[in-house]
Amino acid sequence: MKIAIASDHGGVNIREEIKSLLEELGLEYEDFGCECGTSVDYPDFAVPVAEKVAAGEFDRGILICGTGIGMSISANKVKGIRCALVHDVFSAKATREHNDSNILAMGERVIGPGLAREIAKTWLGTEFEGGRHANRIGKITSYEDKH
Ligand SMILES: O=C(CO)[C@H](O)[C@H](O)[C@H](O)COP(=O)(O)O
Repeated sequence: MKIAIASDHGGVNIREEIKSLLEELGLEYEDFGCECGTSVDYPDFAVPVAEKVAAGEFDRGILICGTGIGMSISANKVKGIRCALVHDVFSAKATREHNDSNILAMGERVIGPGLAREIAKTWLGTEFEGGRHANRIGKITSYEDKH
């Protein structure tokens, strides 16, 4: 599995924590920034990652900002992206099983690095269940195809 990861200036520490997790898990990843000595704008990092995941260049994406909200709003503008904003392990599992989420967003001003690591590990290790959930995702995809 190949992962695209990025953060704004509000998510640098968790981004580094998740990169060390990806290395431990032996997963290939590419870091799309930020090189944050200063304040940056989260859409400039969320959209390129989302476009790369939507294009199939990466299997999944992980985005971190202060709350995770700006990253998730931005990523979900890209067709084919199902970005889940997650701050607990239960939701990390559920959003893979039920939503087949392809991007995980988290907020460094909301949770600490230890919980972020557990969330990412769970999200990366959980498969989509398909079945009734696939029908529901089909409805999202068909809306996207019509608009
Ligand atoms: O987009 C966000 C909120 O929805 C992120 O948390 C940003 O990291 C945050 O808005 C950045 O805020 P700052 O005051 O410019 O550091």
